[in-house]
Amino acid sequence: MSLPLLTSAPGKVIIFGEHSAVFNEPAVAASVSALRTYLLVSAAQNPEVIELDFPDIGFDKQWSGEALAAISAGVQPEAVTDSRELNAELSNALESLLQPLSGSLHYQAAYCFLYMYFSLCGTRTGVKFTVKSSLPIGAGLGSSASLAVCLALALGKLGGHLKHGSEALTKEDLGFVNKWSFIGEKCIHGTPSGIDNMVATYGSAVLFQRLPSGDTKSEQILSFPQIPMVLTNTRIPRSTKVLVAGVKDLITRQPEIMKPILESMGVVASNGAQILSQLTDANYASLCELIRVNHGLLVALGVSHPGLELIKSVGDSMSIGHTKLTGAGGGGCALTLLSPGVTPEEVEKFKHTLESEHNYKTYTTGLGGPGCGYIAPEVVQQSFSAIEPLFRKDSTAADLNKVLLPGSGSFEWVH
Ligand SMILES: Nc1ncnc2c1ncn2[C@@H]1O[C@H](COP(=O)(O)OP(=O)(O)OP(=O)(O)O)[C@@H](O)[C@H]1O
Ligand SMILES: C[C@@](O)(CCO)CC(=O)[O-]
Ligand SMILES: [Mg+2]
Repeated sequence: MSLPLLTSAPGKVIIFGEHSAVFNEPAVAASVSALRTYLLVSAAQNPEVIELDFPDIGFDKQWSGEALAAISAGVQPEAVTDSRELNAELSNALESLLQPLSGSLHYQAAYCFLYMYFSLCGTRTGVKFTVKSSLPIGAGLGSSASLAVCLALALGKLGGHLKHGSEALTKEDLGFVNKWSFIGEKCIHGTPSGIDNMVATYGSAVLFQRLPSGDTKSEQILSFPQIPMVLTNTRIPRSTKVLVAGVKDLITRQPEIMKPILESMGVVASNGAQILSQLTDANYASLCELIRVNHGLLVALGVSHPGLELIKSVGDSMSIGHTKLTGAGGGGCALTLLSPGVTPEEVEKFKHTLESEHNYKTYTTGLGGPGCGYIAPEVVQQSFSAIEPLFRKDSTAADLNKVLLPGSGSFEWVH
């Protein structure tokens, strides 16, 4: 596969069922059309290394061909072809490269990259991977899954597992990306349900369920409505891995209490999906009620945060709508479903209060829209001098979207 390559995938909003999704309950999520991750794969200046340049998290790292070869010498090639569970042999072998990064955001990103790189491309050198995202990182909007999906698509092409040309992605291609991005998510947070990478792969909106067998069941919600909402980022950092582990621990300590809560969350998600597929003025109040109940159940799981409760409290006291944390919680983002009849001025006042008094950031983005995609290699080649500066540290989300956003940017994306 010749370079350069450019891939992209969206973030997501979980409407119902975060955390309970990990325990095989149904959940509903939609992609966020204007918040995406972009991956540029280009020739490295030094042909003897692979290089990661992840300016969003201040991470720039090179590994030599010898370091890669030493890892692969200890791992059986067939060990990495099982793409449902992480292979302990490969994970252990990678530890020598990852250990210096332990305890930082860099560790998770590097683990995800290296695991997928060894599995799909072996020890090839001379390649540089640069990632920029218009999503907030580690804030509940699926930044990790969108990164894993960008990598799965690019590495699938680079390693010769997916076609090299500029044909539309087939059902099989998307299945490959979904499967390998799930593995990438495993590196980042241990026991993902798979909902985030599924939405980042396929886009649109889904009713998703992980089954006890490890398979997943999903149904696209084709007529997903543009529900009026405000998305707010508290900017409080948190880690999905830590939060998911905390919930597991709570369930182990209090199974009789927590299991019914998870089941209840599953019913909220199934009923919510039904309402969303036929949303009317008449059933909108029920949707709002389910949002409120889902948040309450997440509070019981211990994954809210005073900073998230503040959004709910401001929204409730202004009678703006119904607020629920979204994603793993513990900080990060909440969504507020607006009440009928709320005026644009009232919404502005709500956003202004959160931004100016609490230094939060609010987002406006449509829901649904395309999943992963790539720009035809010859187009990336021709426009490389215009594209490459967008991947530098100082380029903003607005710069990225202006040029690269599928549908409205300067390039045609293949999906
Ligand atoms: N643009 C990026 N550049 C580099 N690393 C990234 C990027 N986006 C995500 N990551 C990796 O993903 C990690 C964040 O993943 P995490 O699952 O904790 O949060 P999230 O995916 O944003 O939220 P949630 O899982 O709740 O939706 C970061 O620590 C980093 O390792
Ligand atoms: C917390 C969680 O349910 C959603 C994170 O966006 C984890 C997962 O489903 O993988
Ligand atoms: Mg994540």
